[in-house]
Amino acid sequence: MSSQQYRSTRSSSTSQLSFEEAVMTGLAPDGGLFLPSVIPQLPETFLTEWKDLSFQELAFKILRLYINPQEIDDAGLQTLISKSYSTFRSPKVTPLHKIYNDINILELFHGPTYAFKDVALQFVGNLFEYFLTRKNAHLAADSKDRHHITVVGATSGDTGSAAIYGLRNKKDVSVFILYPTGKISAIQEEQMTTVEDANVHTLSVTGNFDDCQGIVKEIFGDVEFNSKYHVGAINSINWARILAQITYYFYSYFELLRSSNKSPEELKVKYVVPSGNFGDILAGYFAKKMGLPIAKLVIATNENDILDRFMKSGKYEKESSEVKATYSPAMDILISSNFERLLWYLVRNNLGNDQAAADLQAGETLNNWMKDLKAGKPIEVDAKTLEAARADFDSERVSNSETIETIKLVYRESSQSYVIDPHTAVGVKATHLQKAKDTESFDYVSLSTAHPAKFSDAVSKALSTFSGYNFEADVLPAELKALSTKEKRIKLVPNPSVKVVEDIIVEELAKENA
Ligand SMILES: Cc1ncc(COP(=O)(O)O)c(C=O)c1O
Ligand SMILES: N[C@@H](CCOP(=O)(O)O)C(=O)O
Repeated sequence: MSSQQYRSTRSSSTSQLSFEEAVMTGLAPDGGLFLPSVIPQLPETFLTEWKDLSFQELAFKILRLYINPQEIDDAGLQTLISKSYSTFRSPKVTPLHKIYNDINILELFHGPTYAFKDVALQFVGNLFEYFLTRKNAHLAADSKDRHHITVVGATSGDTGSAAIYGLRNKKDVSVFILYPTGKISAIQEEQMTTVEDANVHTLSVTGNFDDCQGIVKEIFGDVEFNSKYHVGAINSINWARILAQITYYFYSYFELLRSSNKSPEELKVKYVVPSGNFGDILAGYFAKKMGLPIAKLVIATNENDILDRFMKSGKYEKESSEVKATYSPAMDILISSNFERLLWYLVRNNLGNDQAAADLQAGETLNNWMKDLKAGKPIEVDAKTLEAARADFDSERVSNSETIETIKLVYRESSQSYVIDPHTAVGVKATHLQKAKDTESFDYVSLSTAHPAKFSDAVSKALSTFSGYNFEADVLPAELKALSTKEKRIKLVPNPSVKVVEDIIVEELAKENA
């Protein structure tokens, strides 16, 4: 069964959108996130027929279930996939690396910007280009009527550079990335601000990531601005981001199945995911709900632990208005955007068998909840809903000191002095915490979301006292090292507001077109 139509989490109307509409619109006009109301199910034979497929072949099988062939035909989809993953440094795209007998690191950082975001954003960049090329096919290259999109995104460091590398120099696209001044690593800032393409604009905004994300969401909600400048999303509010990430859950499952010599009945896998905006782990939820036999998805949070608190109490609320600065800054988030998508499924699945009526009711509930949350009130789910969440998820909270200790531990204990970044360390520590609680044995896949070179401060804090450790020689890739010599283009936004950012966008677009 496949579902190739999309609706908003906050909609109480029956209308649905095509894949192209959902991707190009980004955020629904009602402020909700697009999702397929029915999650497609895997063919019964998938365990035998898919187990030896390459990453690209698996991506095709999975994406095909969510994208109507009338929107993108097989040849078009195959080209998009092969182009998107040809930029990766590993032929496996997302290889597994065993650090202990039962703990495997899923290396997601072999793309152009050394972060897991590349897996989705290389694809999203090519997808935008595909749709725009088709829309503008009948127009001359300099026609004023060409459809153009203005991508506006927020980043705590990694999404920004991955989006820029996915979209740089693409025709009919301009990209504006907001990041919190002083709250991203030096390399992340260099990656974003040294790109010379005229369609790329980086705004360094006073505030934190949630402030940047808030401004971006409000720009989407500004109907007049949006209809004039066609705002597009590269954050994980864009459905295509989640979709493209589903593949690595399948690919790693099959790699583990092959290497473990276990049968599918014997292999019990837990995926542990360092989480912030809840996009990465949500892709795992889709994989599980499609039918991939994942035993549990474990949410690993740092000290910004709204998700861990929800799993323990059923209450989703900000603990304070201040985000804590941690060694894993890409996860320094107070509110996780994509959690709204999970809540929608949890609510909807509790509403009985009349699917259409349940869709409408879930939209209404989510709309009310999100209004409450915006007004500072918590969301509190009932026992049945919490039980449904716990059937698929568990969670662990990892402190700053545990993060540093885990980088040390893995370096000391792994065979090749394996260096992990602080976000990955949150995942590995959470894996150990899970393992200590588990009463039966599992295989664990701990997602490695960034290359350690991107977070040199935390990595060097952990490892600088080890004899033989040399960051520049052993960790820092030459490509990233070279960035420090390049000129940076930064636009400071000291007093940010929706109006200030929109004015900058209009001004910069005028310069691009001059
Ligand atoms: C390095 C890194 N790890 C983990 C995360 C958290 O992922 P998600 O926001 O999808 O939960 C992010 C940011 O999104 C990140 O950049
Ligand atoms: N950690 C992210 C924050 C943005 O999250 P996204 O997945 O919704 O784009 C980052 O690195 O920017």
